[in-house]
Amino acid sequence: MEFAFVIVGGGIAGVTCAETLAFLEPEKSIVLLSESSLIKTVTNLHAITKTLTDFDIREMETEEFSAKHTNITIVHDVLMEINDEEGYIKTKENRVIKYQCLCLCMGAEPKLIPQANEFPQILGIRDTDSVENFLKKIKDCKQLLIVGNGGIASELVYKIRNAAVHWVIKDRHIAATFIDPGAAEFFQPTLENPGINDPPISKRMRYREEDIKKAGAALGPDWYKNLVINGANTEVPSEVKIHYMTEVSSLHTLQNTENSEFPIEVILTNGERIQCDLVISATGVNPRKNFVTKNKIELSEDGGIIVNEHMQTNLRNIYAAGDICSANWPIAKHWFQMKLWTQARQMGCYAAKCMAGYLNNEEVLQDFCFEIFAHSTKLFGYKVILLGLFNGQKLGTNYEILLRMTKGHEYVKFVLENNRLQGAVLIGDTDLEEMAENLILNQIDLSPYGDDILNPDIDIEDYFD
Ligand SMILES: Cc1cc2nc3c(=O)[nH]c(=O)nc-3n(C[C@H](O)[C@H](O)[C@H](O)COP(=O)(O)OP(=O)(O)OC[C@H]3O[C@@H](n4cnc5c(N)ncnc54)[C@H](O)[C@@H]3O)c2cc1C
Ligand SMILES: NC(=O)C1=CN([C@@H]2O[C@H](COP(=O)(O)OP(=O)(O)OC[C@H]3O[C@@H](n4cnc5c(N)ncnc54)[C@H](OP(=O)(O)O)[C@@H]3O)[C@@H](O)[C@H]2O)C=CC1
Repeated sequence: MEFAFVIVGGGIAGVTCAETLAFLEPEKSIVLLSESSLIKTVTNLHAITKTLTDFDIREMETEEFSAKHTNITIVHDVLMEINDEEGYIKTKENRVIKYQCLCLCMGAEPKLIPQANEFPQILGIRDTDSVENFLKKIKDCKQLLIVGNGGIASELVYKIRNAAVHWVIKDRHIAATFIDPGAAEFFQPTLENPGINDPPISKRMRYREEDIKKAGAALGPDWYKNLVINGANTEVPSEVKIHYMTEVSSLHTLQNTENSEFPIEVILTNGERIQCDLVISATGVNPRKNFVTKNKIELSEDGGIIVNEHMQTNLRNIYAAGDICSANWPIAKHWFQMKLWTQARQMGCYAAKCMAGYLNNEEVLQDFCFEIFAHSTKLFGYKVILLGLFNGQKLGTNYEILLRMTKGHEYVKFVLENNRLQGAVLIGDTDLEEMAENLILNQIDLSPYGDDILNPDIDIEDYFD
């Protein structure tokens, strides 16, 4: 078998790459090698601003996807080996597939705390399989521990009911991957009254048994929205105790003789001991490295495959996109990489353009989306928009902050350097995203406007008309 383009991975990066190629190169042959029988596609794509989008994820059956894209052949198999000198891959089922261009989109896997090797009570969450496992285990759980202070932990502490939750974080404030201490304080009341901002659950998410076994791609935005995540302690509707500035030091199993109703005890670095049924390790991801190459593929310090400004790896005609790769080009001031849906989609799409450009000998300019970091999400039931250097990343200590906050309603933070906007955190329905994005991209001197920039009684956009 020989194809113009071979894309490995049925997650958002791989599928977007294949779909973009199918559009750009309708005459060329494309293979999408996917472990899973479900294909993750983006639907209801909505441009909020020039660089901010939101979208839903739909899991499509192979037949439906193939009917839509007739020049994409889907192969359900697993990549094992790449011969980058002769331009072919070998799969688990001994297929040999020749390529002109290959794009690696195999994503990442949960980076669990080290004790996970010994204790089956420690779980990570990545795909539908892992969620089903978690839902099964939490049903009998009265007390659990969540380690980590990023996206998954923030979602879970807000969602879990009927179990006492101990949230163990390294930092002085919650959700530190995304927000600053001020925003954390804004969110704090939602933990005392979780779910107040949520619409009622309309249905429980369901997967067919045979699909679950083959899933593998990361879950997407709102994965938990329609899930009921209930433990076994009906006396505790919802209870979150936060353990600040500490980590898991060790774990041990409890014997029946120790007169405990819990199977394990966790000891924290601050000396506290917590007995529980389950530990969720929401402690980030490691890029996948489950294949071999003839020549050495260059990896970054965090294990990601290094790609240049054309999404090319160091190996000839091999590209990479999404969670598996590490951007290694002269990065624009207001952009940085985070392992997110948004960036997986953007990279998949851009890698497709680069590969098509390469085969057609056409120059491809870097996509505009890499000019500014832009992420739209939901945290603790609130709409959250993060733009540019929203936490003062890269700015050292040389920046100012302008804040506007109405408890329970909105939190707006502007990060300025030399009176020019570098980043913004917009929580709630602020309607400021377009203005903030323009101000970051244009780098207008804001000193003439002073604090009016965030004065809610002044329509700041009039200034710029
Ligand atoms: C619980 C959870 C919630 C999240 N929520 C959000 C959110 O709200 N917003 C957001 O922006 N991001 C979110 N993310 C992050 C986002 O899901 C990921 O950044 C994104 O899905 C990465 O896409 P990907 O295509 O690079 O990788 P993946 O989705 O991991 O897909 C990789 C695919 O490659 C396949 N594969 C792996 N190895 C091989 C092989 N050797 N051969 C063949 N196939 C292989 C896998 O089975 C998988 O299908 C969340 C992640 C998780 C886990
Ligand atoms: N709404 C959204 O956009 C969401 C995005 N996601 C994405 O999904 C992926 C997985 O999510 P998640 O696992 O939450 O990863 P994140 O990278 O978001 O967060 C990981 C957290 O765990 C901490 N951590 C790392 N190692 C340890 C350790 N040994 N002990 C204690 N804490 C530790 C990190 O701290 P430090 O940074 O200091 O190392 C960080 O606070 C991420 O790419 C995330 O961005 C997930 C859910 C929602």
